[in-house]
Amino acid sequence: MPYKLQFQVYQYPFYPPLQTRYGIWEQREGIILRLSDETGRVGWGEIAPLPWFGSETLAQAVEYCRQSSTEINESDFWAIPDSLSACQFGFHSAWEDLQNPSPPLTTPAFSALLPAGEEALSAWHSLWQQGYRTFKWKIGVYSLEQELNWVRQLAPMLPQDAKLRLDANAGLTWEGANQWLAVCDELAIEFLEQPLPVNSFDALLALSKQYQTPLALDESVATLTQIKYCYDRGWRGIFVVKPSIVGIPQDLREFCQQTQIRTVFSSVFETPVGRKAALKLATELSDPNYAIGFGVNHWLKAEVLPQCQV
Ligand SMILES: O=C(O)CCC(=O)c1ccccc1C(=O)O
Ligand SMILES: [Mg+2]
Repeated sequence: MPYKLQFQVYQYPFYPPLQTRYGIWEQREGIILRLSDETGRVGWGEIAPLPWFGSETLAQAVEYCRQSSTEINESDFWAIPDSLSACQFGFHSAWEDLQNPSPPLTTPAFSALLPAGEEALSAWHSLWQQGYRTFKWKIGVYSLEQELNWVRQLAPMLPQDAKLRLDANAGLTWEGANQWLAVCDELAIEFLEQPLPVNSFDALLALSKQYQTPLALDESVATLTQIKYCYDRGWRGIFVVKPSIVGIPQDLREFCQQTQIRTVFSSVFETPVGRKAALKLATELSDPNYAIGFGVNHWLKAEVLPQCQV
């Protein structure tokens, strides 16, 4: 039975703009998909590319949607190339939603994304009051000296049962990573995400064996193809999974079940459409010992989110 495809490109601003090692990110752009079948069932999906992480660009995703026929079949969902991993996720999640639209029952706890730099020293407090117990702070944004100084203030001021994880977004040198990890061990940091660039796999593996603080790969494992590559080369630390760019959800389920990898699921600032699909997968597959990185809604204003009406 064929499905009817409709899609709409969206964009919305962050409030405030988001600062990471890659610079300032002002707005999110993506595509909302709507599938329907002849019996009247409807499924929603979202393509939320993250090109600097290695997914396709928005333009490539739009091109793929445009050249798709408005009548598509199940076999088309499986034929989306691995180079379009955000499209794979968007189409498959729309198709899964059409077949079974129920939301996840109980989602794991969320980690709240703090602002980079000194602002984190005050920003955690209202997030704590909102109920967050795990916080993530971006590093590699300011100088090493400044950031080490701030983290030595931040970690001890958090309540006893709070956890703090750090994300370097591939921005440290070998020496910098060693300096950071020595401090992470001292401060009992929950884990350090992607200290070194994607092309430094051997160095990342070596680092992961030298310190108590666990390491998580993120940029290195943006897609399922990359997850498999790093697993085959011996990575047994944490894999950050960003469902929206990982590829086909069913393939990820099968890989996780076969290998029992340790995963921490993470948002890419999807709209509620992509978020629902990502949370469903996170509820099924994320390691229960770690909060998932979906505490990001304080960076968005509900009023500007796109309405799901294609
Ligand atoms: O995972 C989280 O805790 C929050 C989301 C996050 O940090 C993120 C969001 C968009 C793009 C990249 C990243 C990242 O983990 O590097
Ligand atoms: Mg990260």
